[in-house]
Amino acid sequence: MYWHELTIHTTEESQEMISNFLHEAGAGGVAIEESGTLNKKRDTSYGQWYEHDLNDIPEGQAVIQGYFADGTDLQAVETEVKSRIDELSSFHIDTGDVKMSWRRVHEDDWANAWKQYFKPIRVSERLTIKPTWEDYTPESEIEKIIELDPGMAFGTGTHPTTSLCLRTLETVITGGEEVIDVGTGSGILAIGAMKLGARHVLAIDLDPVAVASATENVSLNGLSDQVTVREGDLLKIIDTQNGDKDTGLGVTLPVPVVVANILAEIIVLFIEDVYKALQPNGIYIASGIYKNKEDLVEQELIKGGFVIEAKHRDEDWIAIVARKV
Ligand SMILES: C[S@@+](CC[C@H](N)C(=O)[O-])C[C@H]1O[C@@H](n2cnc3c(N)ncnc32)[C@H](O)[C@@H]1O
Repeated sequence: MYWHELTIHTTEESQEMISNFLHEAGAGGVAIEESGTLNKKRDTSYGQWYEHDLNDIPEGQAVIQGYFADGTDLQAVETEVKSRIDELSSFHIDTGDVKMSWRRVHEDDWANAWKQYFKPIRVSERLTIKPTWEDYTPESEIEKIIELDPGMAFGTGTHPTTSLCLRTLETVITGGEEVIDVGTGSGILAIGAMKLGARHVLAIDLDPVAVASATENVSLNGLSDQVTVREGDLLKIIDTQNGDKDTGLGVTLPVPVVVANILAEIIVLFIEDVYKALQPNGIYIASGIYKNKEDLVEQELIKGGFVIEAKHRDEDWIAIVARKV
């Protein structure tokens, strides 16, 4: 079987959004080639893999490939993706000098090819992400395994924002917390929070593909009773307006922890709702923040009634730990 590969050259900043557009345009798979800073040394201390040499891709740039089945209206896909990329500028997202090109490829070239690169990743001392098709034996008693088949949803842990967020969760979860994970993707953060000792996680995503993937991964980890996955836009599926109450979705408001690994432009849209959903002194982990949006998110969080407790970085991405006061 043949597929059509759409390659898009863009910026590191807009890679997540554009890969979402490809999914939404019907791609049967999306690959993001690693981007970063020229000559930067990468952390391989936990055996992380990197498919491409950073020096192949200019600083701040990314290459995204979407795969479309034979018979797809390629012109319609290209027009839709182009117009959505153009819209990003209204969010002040720099997409750079976008270049698009098509190539016809044999299925074997890509369908499972990426799996050979997705190996167990030791994110931290306590968390390891293990692809379901790989064998892996934990190296220590405290090491917890996140079983994952990301399929088409975002969140393999190879993206810096995901591993950064997992490491940040590790500094926040002490045991017994109820957590809301906004933009759950593959469900990786929800599963990570549970492995770290949370009591229950409500995992929300706008994208039905993500909801299906998260549901499957939650089940693979035997956590279907402890993680509730729901399709929804930000926090709109819960009523944050009134005080204490059972949401009927496994968590009771207000909760002690909310985590969101979404782009900065989206993070700032629902700070008020997160504030209402959190207990006094509750923690909001806001991640997915590219370095040039750090000040914006920080100021909006402070304006929204939070104090900044900590900031964690990985490559050019930042996770902010904010406490409700
Ligand atoms: C960068 S991915 C993060 C996935 C995963 N949590 C991780 O850390 O790897 C962002 C996710 O947010 C979801 N998303 C984007 N906008 C959203 C919204 N308004 N409401 C809920 N989810 C949203 C996307 O569908 C995507 O799955």
